[in-house]
Amino acid sequence: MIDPIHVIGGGLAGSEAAWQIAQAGVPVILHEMRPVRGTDAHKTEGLAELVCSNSFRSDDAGANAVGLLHQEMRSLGSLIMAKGDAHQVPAGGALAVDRDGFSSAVTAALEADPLVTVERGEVAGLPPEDWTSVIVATGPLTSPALAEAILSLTGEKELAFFDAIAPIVYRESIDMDVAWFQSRYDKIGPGGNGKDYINCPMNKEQYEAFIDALIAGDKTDFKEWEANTPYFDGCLPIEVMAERGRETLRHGPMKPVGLTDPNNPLVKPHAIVQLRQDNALGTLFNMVGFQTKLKYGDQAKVLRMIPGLENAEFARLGGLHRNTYLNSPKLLDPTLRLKAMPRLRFAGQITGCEGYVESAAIGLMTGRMAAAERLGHPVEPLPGTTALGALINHITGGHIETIDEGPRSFQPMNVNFGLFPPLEIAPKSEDGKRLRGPAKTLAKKNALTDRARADLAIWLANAQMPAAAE
Ligand SMILES: Cc1cc2nc3c(=O)[nH]c(=O)nc-3n(C[C@H](O)[C@H](O)[C@H](O)COP(=O)(O)OP(=O)(O)OC[C@H]3O[C@@H](n4cnc5c(N)ncnc54)[C@H](O)[C@@H]3O)c2cc1C
Repeated sequence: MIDPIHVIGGGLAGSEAAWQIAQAGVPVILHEMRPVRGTDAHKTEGLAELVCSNSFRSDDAGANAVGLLHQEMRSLGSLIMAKGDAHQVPAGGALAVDRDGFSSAVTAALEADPLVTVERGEVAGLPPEDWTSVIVATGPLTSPALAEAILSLTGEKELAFFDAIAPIVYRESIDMDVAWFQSRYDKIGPGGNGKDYINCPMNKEQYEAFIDALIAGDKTDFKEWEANTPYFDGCLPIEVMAERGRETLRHGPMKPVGLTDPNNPLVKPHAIVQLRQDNALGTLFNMVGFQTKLKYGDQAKVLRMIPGLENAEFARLGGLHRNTYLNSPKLLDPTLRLKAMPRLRFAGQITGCEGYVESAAIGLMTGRMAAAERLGHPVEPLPGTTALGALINHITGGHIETIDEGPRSFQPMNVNFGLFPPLEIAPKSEDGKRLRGPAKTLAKKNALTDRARADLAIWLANAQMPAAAE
């Protein structure tokens, strides 16, 4: 008799993890606290409830990172994708689902599986020691008692209850004819080279127009249960800073000191926006100190007023939400085990990914890893060129920890092409010419997804764990 694996949380990640474990032939006990205890966002007792939108986003596996993730999950026998496909509603190029039909189907499939036991009730502390393999998938609204227990293992600084997200920009969309690399006062610091930041200069006129736009911009409201969101020091939204005084930003994240614009070395910029490398691949840069609650449409418009960012493409826009998530790059090993207590694995949004699909994807891989370990199979790492591998790599190590003061730098992120290793050879047109503009962008995306499919196929052919049957 194989000892069961315990999964805590029957959301997107936990449901997928439990399914994968059972498909591998390992018994699993899925602990879901609803309806015994609710959360501030869930409304039903169904497993895999979608708490807000009913969209799994783009289903384009050729040119969209989340579409590729859908495809990879399908090829690994994902329950969430199978039931999402079965309960699809019309939504153009996106995969949107009938939320009740989807959740009921996931619940029924798990309840009908002889290897799955669904236990309703809160796990209100550290799992008992005889639970030798546990997946914690309790999501952004993890119950306070369990969150406290996790905190006792991680330390206060490594488990966040809110995210304060600064926008993240694709490096290649920054105009380096305007912006330049330089660290403030050319400081080398530990691990730097004196040219670690990208700087975008503003003259007085541009700064004043930017402040006006920030103040006028449409902001998102907190939900009632988020109203106590702490604006902790070093983490104020930029529009709140702008409202406190027109010069506040110039003395804060936009201070123009210790930097020289190589295009205009004799004139000191009135203000400077800095961007800092966000991932080891160097493809993503985050806007330092630019956490914001501006609505997405206005946010992109206002940020593109910054010289050098006129054509910026955002891997993620800023936000501030109630969220429970770990400083995973520091705390988790490459197979998502807590280094301080390896019998605990983490999955879903609590690992610092973002979104229904990404949460389910991490649940899928965590379930397979836990089952492989239970069966004595090696836990094969996924190639970082796949969407699943890129996401796991980001969570477990791809993000670069920074030494700056202020909020912790690891922030939740959707899957995006910035997490993939760049292509070794730039794609060319059929007649061998260099591509430009949208044709170049599309060809790159196609080449990245082709590479991912090829690498996943090789991995699957060598994997000891089968692509689970549907
Ligand atoms: C208000 C809100 C709106 C969102 N809107 C969107 C959106 O529109 N699109 C999108 O892609 N993502 C959205 N998200 C993010 C979304 O929550 C996650 O992407 C996804 O649901 C996370 O999956 P998960 O499995 O990690 O957590 P969840 O799906 O939240 O599942 C966690 C489960 O764990 C249970 N649980 C918690 N603590 C315990 C415990 N101690 N014992 C037992 N069970 C426990 C909960 O009841 C829950 O069922 C939203 C999040 C929030 C909070």
